[in-house]
Amino acid sequence: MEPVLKVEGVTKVFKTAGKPDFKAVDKVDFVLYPGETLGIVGESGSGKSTLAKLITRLADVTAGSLSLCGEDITHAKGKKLRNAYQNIQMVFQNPVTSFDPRQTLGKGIGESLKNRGVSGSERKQQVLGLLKQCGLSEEFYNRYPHEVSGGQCQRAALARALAIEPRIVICDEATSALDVTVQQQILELLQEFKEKKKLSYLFICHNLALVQMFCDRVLVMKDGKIVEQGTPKEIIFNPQNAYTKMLVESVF
Ligand SMILES: Nc1ncnc2c1ncn2[C@@H]1O[C@H](COP(=O)(O)OP(=O)(O)OP(=O)(O)O)[C@@H](O)[C@H]1O
Repeated sequence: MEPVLKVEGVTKVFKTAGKPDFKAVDKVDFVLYPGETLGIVGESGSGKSTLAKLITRLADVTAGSLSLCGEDITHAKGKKLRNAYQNIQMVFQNPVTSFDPRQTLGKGIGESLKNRGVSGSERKQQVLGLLKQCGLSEEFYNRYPHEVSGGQCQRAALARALAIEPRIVICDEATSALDVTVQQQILELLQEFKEKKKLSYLFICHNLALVQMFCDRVLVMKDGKIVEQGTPKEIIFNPQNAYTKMLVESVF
């Protein structure tokens, strides 16, 4: 099976005046297959979010290459980059701040459809359909981000991510700010979409218990490097690397 995402030797060095260069991501290699959920775990500062930013091209790699659906996007710009963005979407930890506070959820979710030239009435119908799929009634269309709960806002963020029918959704601590029951509901929704829409997920998460429940495979990151990878069962019950062992012991 062809991977939807191929990350090869990806490295990011931050240069700050007056300070030594800092390697936040160091020669990372992995592939993501269609319909797969790949967890990325590691302590704070291990480079998980930087890696996500490189993959979504919010930051440029210092070295290495990125291939999305068979196409090299390492240095993609302009139209090629916009096309790549149609295959990949992100859902962040804090859904409220990920929406423009001056825009209704309906407008925010419809933004990418508007950019694709979908007309006003058609766009509204599609957004209402997306809200429904994410368990939100029509009334949420006209609500502002500060007028809904964190869980409802995360459902809306998911609707926005799904609007352009991506192949990959990167969830960066997407359920971390939610309480346990709401977290469970969002995970169930993600699982439902994974099956229905054949999505692949990169699931960046601190919580190994969630990773165990939700992921097919896990990468463990430390100091910008992948130190171990395997199924959640392998990582949790038979960790090989000393750092992974410590990570597991600190949770279970
Ligand atoms: N723009 C930047 N300039 C300099 N250093 C940066 C920059 N962005 C991130 N870093 C550093 O790179 C390292 C990795 O950060 P990153 O946010 O990727 O970690 P993380 O694993 O996602 O952490 P967390 O789980 O806390 O979100 C950190 O030491 C961070 O301070």
